[in-house]
Amino acid sequence: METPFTNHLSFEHIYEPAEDSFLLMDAIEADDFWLRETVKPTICLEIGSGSGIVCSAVAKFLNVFCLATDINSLACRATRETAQRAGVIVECVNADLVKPVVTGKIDMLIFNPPYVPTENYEVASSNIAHTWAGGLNGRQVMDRLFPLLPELLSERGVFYLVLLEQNRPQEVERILQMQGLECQIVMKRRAGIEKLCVLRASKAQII
Ligand SMILES: C[S@@+](CC[C@H](N)C(=O)[O-])C[C@H]1O[C@@H](n2cnc3c(N)ncnc32)[C@H](O)[C@@H]1O
Repeated sequence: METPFTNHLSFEHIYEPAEDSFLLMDAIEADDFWLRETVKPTICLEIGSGSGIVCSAVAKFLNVFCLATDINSLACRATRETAQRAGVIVECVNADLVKPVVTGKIDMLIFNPPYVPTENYEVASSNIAHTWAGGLNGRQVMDRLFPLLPELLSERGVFYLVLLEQNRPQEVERILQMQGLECQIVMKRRAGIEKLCVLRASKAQII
C-alpha cells in the first residue's frame, strides 16, 4: 500500500505515524484479495485518524469512500490535508468514537486506539495524551466501542483493531465473539518493547 506523505504536518499535537500505524496498513494490505472479493467495501470508517495516513492509504488502495473521526480537531484538519495531498477525499468529523455516524452501513472499520496502560485520569488529559493513554489495561477507550459494533457494521462488515499485548487480545477476542463476530489475530509485530498485533473481527465469512 502506498504510504501518503505527512511531511506537511507538525506532530506537536497529533500522533506521528509509527510502527502501529504501519502494522495496521500492512494487515489490511495482506487481506487485499478477501476484502476486494468478499467484503467489497463501499464505506470505510477510521476512528482516531490522527495524521490521516491510514485512511488516506486505504481510500486509495481499495478505492473506497472513507469517513473518519477524531476527538482532536487538529487531527481532523490534518486528516483532510493528508487525504487531499494523496488525491482522495476523507470526511473527518471531530467526534468521540462514532457518535455522528450512521449505523449499519460501515463495511470496514479501522481503529488504532490509544492503547498504552496508564492511570485512568491520564486518558483525555491533553490532545497528545488522547493519542496514547489507554487507562486501565490500555482498554478504557476501545472498550466503549465494542458494544456498538454489531449495530455499526454492515452485514459484511469487518473491523481491524490494533492491540498491545497488555490489552489482553484474547479477552478482546472473546468479547467480540460474544457479539457474533468471527475473530482472528491477523498480524503481529514487535516494535521496541511493544508487542503489537492486529485483530480482525468480521461479520463477513472469512475464507
Ligand atoms: C494511536 S493514535 C492513531 C492515529 C492514526 N490512526 C495512526 O494510526 O497513525 C490514536 C488516535 O485516536 C484519537 N482518539 C483518542 N480517543 C478518541 C476517541 N474517543 N474518539 C475519537 N478519536 C480518539 C487520538 O486523537 C489519536 O489521533
